[in-house]
Amino acid sequence: MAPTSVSPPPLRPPKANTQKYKVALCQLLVSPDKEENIARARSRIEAAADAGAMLIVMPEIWCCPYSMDTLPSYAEDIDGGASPSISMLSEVAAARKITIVGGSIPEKASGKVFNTCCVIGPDGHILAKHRKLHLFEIDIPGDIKLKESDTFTGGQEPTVVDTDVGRIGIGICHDIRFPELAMLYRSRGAHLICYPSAFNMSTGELLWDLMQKSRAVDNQLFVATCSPARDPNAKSEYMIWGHSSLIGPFGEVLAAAGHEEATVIGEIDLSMIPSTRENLPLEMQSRGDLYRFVDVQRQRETASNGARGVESEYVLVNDTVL
Ligand SMILES: NC(=O)CC(=O)C(=O)O
Repeated sequence: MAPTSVSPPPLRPPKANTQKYKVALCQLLVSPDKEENIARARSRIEAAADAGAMLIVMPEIWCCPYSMDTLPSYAEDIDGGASPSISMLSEVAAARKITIVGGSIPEKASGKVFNTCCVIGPDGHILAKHRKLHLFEIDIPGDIKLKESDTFTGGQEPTVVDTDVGRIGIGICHDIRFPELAMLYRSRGAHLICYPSAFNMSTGELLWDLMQKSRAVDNQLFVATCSPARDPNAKSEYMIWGHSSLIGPFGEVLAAAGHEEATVIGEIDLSMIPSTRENLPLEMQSRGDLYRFVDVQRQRETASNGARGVESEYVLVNDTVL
């Protein structure tokens, strides 16, 4: 029986229904008018589906401006079925038979506001809901100051979801700064991590490319980011960086936008994951005798299910529990 004091071993990515497909990153220009944003998003998604995209990724906070003062007034009750933004995504996903990683919108629930991403399948149903785990906080005197926790409550669960286009891990923007979350998704067999984001001018230039490539290369999987477009005329002090991108498992840039409104389409070929891992066998070389990654949630589940009951689900690496 696997000891419960260590993490269950990593899962191999499962076989996806589709091995090669187009993914569209819809870098939307966002205005204070929610109806306008929803209509704009709909037509961008429809155009991307017409161009052959099977997966659409939307930006962080696309139904209203990313402004802490006004965000709560745009919040929608997703579980209560009062969410025009998510209803639109469900309608389009079902009409076009596509998968949508729905960026994020302010969600109201239990008297709180969350920064929430819904993943929607080709039948229009919500497959998963991710609430931003790490809330962004920055204070660079004379430059930028922002504290998301004054507005949002943080989520409690990492999100990995099986879709028609593979197993996807979800993070929202600042979540990308925590390599442990990406490692956890890799160890749960994700092919792709999607980070709907809204980086700003101060952090964007220095860190945006670096972090998405790092998450992809460290974990040898695909990373997709999608940001709102920069609006040079916006009254907000928070200027969006843009540059939505698709990164491959070797850190290669497969598609990238500039800062203006655009839909960029890239191709994901899932066979690149095993080939990269064969070419550069990091997992085999990992020194589990010196350091250890612990997925607390899976460890707890393993303990409560009884390790033997779930063991068959795990693929042992070199017959050892790492
Ligand atoms: N919205 C964010 O979480 C912003 C962020 O992380 C940044 O660096 O900018």
